[in-house]
Amino acid sequence: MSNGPASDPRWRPLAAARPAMSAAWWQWIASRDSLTSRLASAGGQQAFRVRLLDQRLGRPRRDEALALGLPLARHAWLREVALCLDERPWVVARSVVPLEGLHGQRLDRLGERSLGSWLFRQPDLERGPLEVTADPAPFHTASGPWARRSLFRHRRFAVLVQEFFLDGMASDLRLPSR
Ligand SMILES: C=C(O[C@@H]1C=C(C(=O)O)C=C[C@H]1O)C(=O)O
Repeated sequence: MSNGPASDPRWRPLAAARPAMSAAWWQWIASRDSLTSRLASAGGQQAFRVRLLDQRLGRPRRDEALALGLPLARHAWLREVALCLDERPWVVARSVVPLEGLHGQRLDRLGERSLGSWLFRQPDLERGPLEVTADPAPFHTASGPWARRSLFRHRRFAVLVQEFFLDGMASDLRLPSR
């Protein structure tokens, strides 16, 4: 028998995590602009790439459904990517989109283009508060110090974006362990 699904991360408001967070990590975790462009510039000469890990319709985890106000069995559009610098994963991200707001948006065609670069082009984009966890990504084996999530809205379109920052990024950028 397998171990079953990994347990849901325990999310806390950003401010609650601040005392345990170094100033260097705070710069990354508390930023509200596009992570895609921050990573690309932090990587300098290294090539930034979105590696598509999985994209499908499926059931969100319980913590995701609660954050989106979705009934627990309701399917949503799920997308998992690794944000890589020179093929090294720095962040793994999972996005959950309720189907109600999806029509008209051809997100299945995004492929390895960043969801963030599309999102941040929307003039009426709203971003909810950031929440943070030190728990591991339930959908990936790589470990890291921190993860965050927030809800983006653009008209009827909503997406819960969860970003798990990995140890590889910490060592490449010589960031503190937490
Ligand atoms: C929300 C952003 O988009 C990033 C790109 C993603 C993707 O392509 O699936 C997913 C999450 C984010 O890390 C961002 O750049 O800030």
